[in-house]
Amino acid sequence: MTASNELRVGILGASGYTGAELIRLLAQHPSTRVTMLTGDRAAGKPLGDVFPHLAYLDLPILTKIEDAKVDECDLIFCALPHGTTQEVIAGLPKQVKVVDLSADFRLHNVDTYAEWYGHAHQAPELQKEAVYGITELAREAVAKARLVANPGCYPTAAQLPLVPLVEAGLIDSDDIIIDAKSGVSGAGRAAKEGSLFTEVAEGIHAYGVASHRHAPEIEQGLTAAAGREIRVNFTPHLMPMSRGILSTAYVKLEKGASAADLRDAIAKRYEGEPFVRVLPLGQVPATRHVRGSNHTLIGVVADRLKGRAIVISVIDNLVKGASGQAVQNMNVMAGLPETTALMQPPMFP
Ligand SMILES: NC(=O)C1=CN([C@@H]2O[C@H](COP(=O)(O)OP(=O)(O)OC[C@H]3O[C@@H](n4cnc5c(N)ncnc54)[C@H](OP(=O)(O)O)[C@@H]3O)[C@@H](O)[C@H]2O)C=CC1
Ligand SMILES: CC(=O)N[C@@H](CCC(=O)OP(=O)(O)O)C(=O)O
Repeated sequence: MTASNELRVGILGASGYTGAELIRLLAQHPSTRVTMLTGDRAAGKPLGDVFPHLAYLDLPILTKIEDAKVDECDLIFCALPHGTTQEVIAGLPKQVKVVDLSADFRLHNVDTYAEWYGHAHQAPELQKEAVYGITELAREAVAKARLVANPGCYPTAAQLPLVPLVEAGLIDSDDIIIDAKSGVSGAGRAAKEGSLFTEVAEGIHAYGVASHRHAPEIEQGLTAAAGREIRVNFTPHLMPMSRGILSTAYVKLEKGASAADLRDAIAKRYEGEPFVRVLPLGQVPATRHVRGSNHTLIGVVADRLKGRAIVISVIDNLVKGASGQAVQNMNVMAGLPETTALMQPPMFP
């Protein structure tokens, strides 16, 4: 913090979608000042040239990472593509706190990382100190962390309802099916054939079937909650919408448990949490109920099939699924009120 008690914040990868969303949120933060922004193709430009909706803000010019004044920051958000981040973070000054939005520090086991990401981990020593930060589930560790691995969007949506159920032993942990849908901004702003309007509009398709890298991330969290190895069936789908994730988990109830017990266990786990709300039994949430906000909405429905339940959760992939949770983690790391700059209500319709 500076003498004026402002947290000096830098953003690596500010010219991407999560970077823009960080700046939108930080614009309302009374205790931070953005002092450093980087881009790659956009280096040398004012951010307003890349994102006209942010042009009214007084912000530093985008630079290349090698020219970034990293030692003038108290905390850095790293919003770079996964695979590019480990060496960059390893090279940052040790006194700077880091929230990494990429997948580079999320998997505790570096062999699992290598298996799913196709290359050896470039900073295995640093991996040991990284804290996996679903804030509601790791608040104390996040508060003490220097490096927080901000969770993926699908893993946030899936784990928030499932961790309390696995912890409480209310569902059969060997029979979890997660069917999830995402808006296209989840793929980032860089041009890709699969993100073209003509490839996405007026249709829906599954991708990464039986092979998506978020499966091991979800399994890591559920395994820790269960205290034994958990495997899940996880299938993501791309939706013709810009933002939002809807995750539907099909679960088998343990003997004696009801859908109402599941609903109550999740509600109890998140009692008093400002960003997680559980709907009355039988009500279902929609992505439009959380759009633009840091909220998670969870609904539980008793299945028509005896002994089964359906658990639906929604988040905005760019907010609770990325930049909102990153700011929430920053607030906790800096000892600031956790909800600062994050209380904007969802945009509806
Ligand atoms: N989008 C989402 O919903 C979520 C994303 N994430 C993760 O957050 C990170 C950022 O995602 P997102 O903002 O969507 O991605 P974008 O593709 O929109 O942005 C990537 C940013 O990184 C910069 N960049 C790209 N390549 C390099 C490079 N080789 N060296 C330096 N800078 C580079 C880009 O600069 P420029 O554009 O100027 O070339 C841009 O600023 C990713 O790791 C992503 O997986 C996590 C959760 C959700
Ligand atoms: C729609 C879409 O493409 N989504 C991305 C996930 C975005 C995200 O949360 O994740 P990472 O930080 O792990 O990249 C994907 O499926 O790879």
